[in-house]
Amino acid sequence: MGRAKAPCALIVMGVSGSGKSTIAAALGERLGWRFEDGDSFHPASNVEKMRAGQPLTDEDRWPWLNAIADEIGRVCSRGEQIIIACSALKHSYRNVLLRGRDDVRFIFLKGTQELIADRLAHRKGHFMPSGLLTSQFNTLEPPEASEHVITASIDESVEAIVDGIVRQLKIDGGKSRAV
Ligand SMILES: Nc1ncnc2c1ncn2[C@@H]1O[C@H](COP(=O)(O)OP(=O)(O)O)[C@@H](O)[C@H]1O
Ligand SMILES: O=C(O)[C@H](O)[C@@H](O)[C@H](O)[C@H](O)COP(=O)(O)O
Repeated sequence: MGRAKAPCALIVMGVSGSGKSTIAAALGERLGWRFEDGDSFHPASNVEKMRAGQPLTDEDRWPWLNAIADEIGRVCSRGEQIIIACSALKHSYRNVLLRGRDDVRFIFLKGTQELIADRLAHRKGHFMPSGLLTSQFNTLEPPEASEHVITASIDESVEAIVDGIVRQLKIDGGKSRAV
């Protein structure tokens, strides 16, 4: 089943360490779309909280999600495209990001806690402590089919994951044919 409109924004979602930034950046390169990391929309207080090992609450997350939704609105109204990496863990968070738009699509990066913990143990230079991974999984509400999500398994190479996503999006060189 297709959506009414070609997407102007793709949101690559999943728990910390699932590969959002890596896949979203590679997908941006492939499609020629601008990539933005959702982490850069967090207020400093959120980053400090996570750095200190505390999970964010819904109240911490609303302003962050709204700032990302504002950016999507700006980009789409200019007729441009964007790929954003954003955990978007709960259904209610995804609704805030969407604001009822039908030209935004989610790409869910799905993997086991074991694999992601292993990747986080090797990730360097990031504020997010791997100890928050259990809380991320506890908070995660995997998207349902009705959310028109593309789901990608993360136990493949970055290139293979991006290939699979592009095939499902039916986007070629930044031009969307049908979704
Ligand atoms: N498909 C993959 N195969 C191997 N390593 C990966 C893959 N995707 C991401 N990684 C690595 O896993 C770690 C977490 O990825 P990252 O993009 O930072 O995740 P997130 O943005 O979701 O927190 C990084 O060190 C990254 O290089
Ligand atoms: O909602 C949250 O709890 C955070 O946004 C979190 O999900 C996000 O993942 C962090 O910003 C860490 O950044 P990484 O996802 O890049 O590890």
